[in-house]
Amino acid sequence: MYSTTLCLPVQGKPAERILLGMKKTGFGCGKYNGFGGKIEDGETPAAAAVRELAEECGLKVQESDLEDVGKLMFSFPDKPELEHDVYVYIVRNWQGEPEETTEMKPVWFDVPDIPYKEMWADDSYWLPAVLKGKKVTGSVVFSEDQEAVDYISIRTV
Ligand SMILES: CNc1ncnc2c1ncn2[C@@H]1O[C@H](COP(=O)(O)OP(=O)(O)OP(=O)(O)O)[C@@H](O)[C@H]1O
Repeated sequence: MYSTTLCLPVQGKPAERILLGMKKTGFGCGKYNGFGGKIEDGETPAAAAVRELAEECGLKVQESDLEDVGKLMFSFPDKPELEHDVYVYIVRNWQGEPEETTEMKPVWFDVPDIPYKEMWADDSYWLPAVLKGKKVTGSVVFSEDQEAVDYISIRTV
């Protein structure tokens, strides 16, 4: 079990546009997602979120720019080593311009055009609520192909 962060840069409140990245390597390769990754030993979730956002798309934020919008747990009964949780943040203020990196190609989407079919299957269950200003907590169990959602429980606050 490991912990990760996921940062979602948005414009507008409620959100009108979102920056997603096409992941080019590793877990989730070929999918659009927010920016984030594993929290390192001794690192806080907020520090990891700031670091990963800069590493993956070049946007610089302060920890005070992170809006905590929830926590989710992902489990994969057929691959227990993939089990992880994710601290999800929205950011509305940053410095710099999105740039393509070896890990991610950033693309802006209008919220009605978010490409859910090219994203993790859980995203369509909770991202719309987050973009409307809600906080989410919950857990997702993936099927044996690690792609489809077998069970999902999301609570919005
Ligand atoms: C299963 N359903 C999922 N739905 C939505 N988002 C998911 C996710 N599963 C993982 N994520 C996110 O994907 C990012 C990369 O994670 P991950 O590849 O593990 O991290 P990191 O970049 O450090 O490692 P690699 O160098 O690629 O191995 C990280 O933000 C993580 O929260």
